[in-house]
Amino acid sequence: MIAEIDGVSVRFGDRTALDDVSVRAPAGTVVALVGGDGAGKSTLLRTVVGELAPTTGTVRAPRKNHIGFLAAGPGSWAALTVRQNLEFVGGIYGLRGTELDRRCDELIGRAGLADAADRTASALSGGMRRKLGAAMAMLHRPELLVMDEPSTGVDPVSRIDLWRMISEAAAEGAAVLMSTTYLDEAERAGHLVVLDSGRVLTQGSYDDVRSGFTGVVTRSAQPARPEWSWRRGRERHDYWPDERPGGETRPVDLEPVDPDLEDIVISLSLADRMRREVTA
Ligand SMILES: Nc1ncnc2c1ncn2[C@@H]1O[C@H](COP(=O)(O)OP(=O)(O)OP(=O)(O)O)[C@@H](O)[C@H]1O
Repeated sequence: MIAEIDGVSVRFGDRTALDDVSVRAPAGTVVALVGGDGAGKSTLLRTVVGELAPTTGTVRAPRKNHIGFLAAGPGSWAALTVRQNLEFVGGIYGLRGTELDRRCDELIGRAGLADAADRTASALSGGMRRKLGAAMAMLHRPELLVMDEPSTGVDPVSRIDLWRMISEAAAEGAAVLMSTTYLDEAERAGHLVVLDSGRVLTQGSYDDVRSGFTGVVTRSAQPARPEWSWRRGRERHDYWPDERPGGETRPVDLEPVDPDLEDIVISLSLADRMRREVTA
């Protein structure tokens, strides 16, 4: 196991950002953290890389120089060119000469930045800059690659480049721990961790998460119960947990759907919030 987070809680004053979270990141696997704003994704990643200390629980991770970290934000130096950014980071990790040149060329190619290699980072689009940040984080072939929302704000085509870079880093043996708000992308990860309000609602492979999901999701033109409903394209989806709060039964004319990850994450978050409101 490359990294192990065991029973970790992180508190900022009286706010609990992580509550008894356990996650493992094995070599060769992409672990994707998903969850809404404030779920605790960044806090978990920052705890794994040692930027934050857990209030309770333990974190076991490789030493700093065997970790690559793409934090939220641009992740590169604006005044340096693409190649200079990569060469600078490579130098910090002791790469030199042809080895460094070869690795920079390889990652510039994978990131689709060959035509922009001599442009300063400040002159890149947001998506190109994110790909450069990802390339910088993985340049030294870290054992553990930690990325905070690498694809947020990146266009769909560049997201394909980014995802390829991430998959290749995992295929070369890295444990990848990343957060994402794109659930279609998260479905491709080997292991998913669904967070809400600092707690793990479910985790496992996409198949595990799907088979562990209980209750029914339905579709309709109008929400059946507004507090259990959300918009999907032109229609509304409603969640009907097995334990029915208020004892309502599902109207028979509502059509069940095969829930995808977005349905599952929203359903579990709604059920968890309702449960907490009831017990508060
Ligand atoms: N330095 C801090 N001081 C106080 N509270 C914090 C601090 N950092 C995070 N929090 C709180 O901890 C909770 C989790 O935040 P975190 O940034 O980890 O969430 P997130 O899932 O990454 O969401 P987002 O995508 O919006 O950043 C939030 O309620 C946030 O306000």
